[in-house]
Amino acid sequence: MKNLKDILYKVSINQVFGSTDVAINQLVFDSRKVKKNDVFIAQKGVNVDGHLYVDKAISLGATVIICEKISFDKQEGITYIRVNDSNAALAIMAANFYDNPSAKFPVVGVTGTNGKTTIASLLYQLFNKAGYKVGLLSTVKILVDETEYKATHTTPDSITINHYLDLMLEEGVEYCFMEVSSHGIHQKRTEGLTFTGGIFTNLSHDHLDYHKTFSEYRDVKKEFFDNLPKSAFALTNIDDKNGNYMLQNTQAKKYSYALKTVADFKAKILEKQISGTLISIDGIEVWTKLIGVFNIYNLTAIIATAELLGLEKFEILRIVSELESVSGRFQYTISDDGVTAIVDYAHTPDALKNVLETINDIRTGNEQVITVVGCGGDRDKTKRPKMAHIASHLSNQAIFTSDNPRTEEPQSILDEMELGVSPENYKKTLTVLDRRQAIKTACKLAVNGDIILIAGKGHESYQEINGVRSHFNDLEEVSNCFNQLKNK
Ligand SMILES: CC(=O)N[C@H]1[C@@H](OP(=O)(O)OP(=O)(O)OC[C@H]2O[C@@H](n3ccc(=O)[nH]c3=O)[C@H](O)[C@@H]2O)O[C@H](CO)[C@@H](O)[C@@H]1O[C@H](C)C(=O)N[C@@H](C)C(=O)N[C@H](CCC(=O)O)C(=O)O
Ligand SMILES: Nc1ncnc2c1ncn2[C@@H]1O[C@H](COP(=O)(O)OP(=O)(O)OP(=O)(O)O)[C@@H](O)[C@H]1O
Ligand SMILES: N[C@H](CCC[C@H](N)C(=O)O)C(=O)O
Ligand SMILES: [Mg+2]
Repeated sequence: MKNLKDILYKVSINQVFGSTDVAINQLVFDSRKVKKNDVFIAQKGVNVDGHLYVDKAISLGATVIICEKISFDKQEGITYIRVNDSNAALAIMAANFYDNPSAKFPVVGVTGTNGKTTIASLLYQLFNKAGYKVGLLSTVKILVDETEYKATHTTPDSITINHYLDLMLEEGVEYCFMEVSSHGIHQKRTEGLTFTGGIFTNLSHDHLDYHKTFSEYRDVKKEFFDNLPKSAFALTNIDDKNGNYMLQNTQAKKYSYALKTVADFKAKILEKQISGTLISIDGIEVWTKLIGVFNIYNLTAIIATAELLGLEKFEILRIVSELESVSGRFQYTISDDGVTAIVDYAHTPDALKNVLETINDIRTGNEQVITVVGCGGDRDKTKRPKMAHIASHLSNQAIFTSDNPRTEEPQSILDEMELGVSPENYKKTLTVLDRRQAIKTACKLAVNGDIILIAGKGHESYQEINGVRSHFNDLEEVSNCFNQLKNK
């Protein structure tokens, strides 16, 4: 059992009532999960205020309460600690609770609007192929060496992060790559971690429901770099408008990567095909199975990171040519009738534009591009018309459909999307509320040579309607349609 006073190290404390010399069981921020001798951390949430559940937590056995305000009657025998910021306190206590695992092996964080999962997962693959035991914390899954765990967030809460980092150390993992989301930074989920390096991918429109303005969203991302230690490296995409800005106040050692601008790590695209891309990096030609300019940015970041972490250049480039695309990121299948279906997680205007431009770049010209796309409910509404405009403008046919409506009325999301379609593109659009039917419609419309893009859900294996998740996977659906059409 841990002692409370040991895990309070470095926590910014305002007031203490009761003893800090007490044995504690677990740290818990959800009153419903409290057990005997737990520490309950009351967080001001987005929906409710955790401070309302302090008495409930005590009734279930909590003996220590960490809170920002004491707006309730104090109970005998309970230790109350008032802090400035419960989220930050939780993050530091969680790191202390697990004996600061992030300080014991290299942990690299990837942040930016798009490309985090791709970069973190490919770094996992690369270091794995180089013979190391690796850990991954990503949107798609959590990996502790080869053992897989379910991911619920892009960046989990700080207790979960430290729990997995600790498990990684136990299993002899030598490097960990993790995604750092803007929600994660804002809610201080990554505070208290010692990063060996940070990577910035790019910044574009997303999550303006949560962060309200673009500058607030940008500055939250920047905080990650502001907090990196001197010993870390900070690697940025210097071709991105905000690439320099991100590193303005970091103490970490700065490095840049680019395809256009002069940079520490620079790549050039020599040839693009549907099966892959030929690139040149430091005068060495490398073939990669990855497709799209955006993926070459991702790859350049990966090569740079591997070098900064000390891997040998030729070894890195040899492995790069073996890397496989990440689940739900430009994954494709070709039907017996010669129709190509691409499943991609593009769920932001920028990502959708990139994917469609990539498709338009590699197509030969005569085929149709049919895009099936929707926008998530309870998420940034301002991206809806933009994504509809991009899909209709850059495809021959756009089919608007549902993508996790969550608690919203599915049709109203589609109505908001349609507002973005320009009059000249109206005739290229269709609305099919049910995603399964929308994919079927695309398959029926497509003929030999055509390309179907199914965007927004990538690897996801569910559709969430009215809070209920039912099994749904785009790649599975389109493969089924291809088979059904074949058997007709
Ligand atoms: C908007 C958001 O980020 N919400 C996160 C937040 O929840 P919340 O603020 O809504 O919590 P709340 O329901 O208001 O509750 C406040 C506090 O009271 C506690 N509580 C609540 C009820 C109760 O009975 N007892 C109790 O103690 C809760 O445990 C919590 O500590 O804190 C929770 C605990 O850490 C998170 O699970 C939750 O993520 C939700 C599920 C979520 O959907 N988050 C998404 C938006 C997210 O974080 N996404 C990013 C990726 C984005 C990207 O694509 O870049 C991610 O990193 O995954
Ligand atoms: N470097 C990039 N620049 C722009 N778009 C990208 C880039 N990398 C990937 N994409 C596009 O964005 C989609 C999401 O990619 P990925 O899952 O790697 O991003 P992410 O940052 O992890 O997203 P999330 O915020 O959901 O965790 C991909 O399917 C692809 O369409
Ligand atoms: N991490 C992102 C994923 C969005 C994926 C899309 N399919 C949706 O459900 O909106 C989010 O939670 O906003
Ligand atoms: Mg991700």
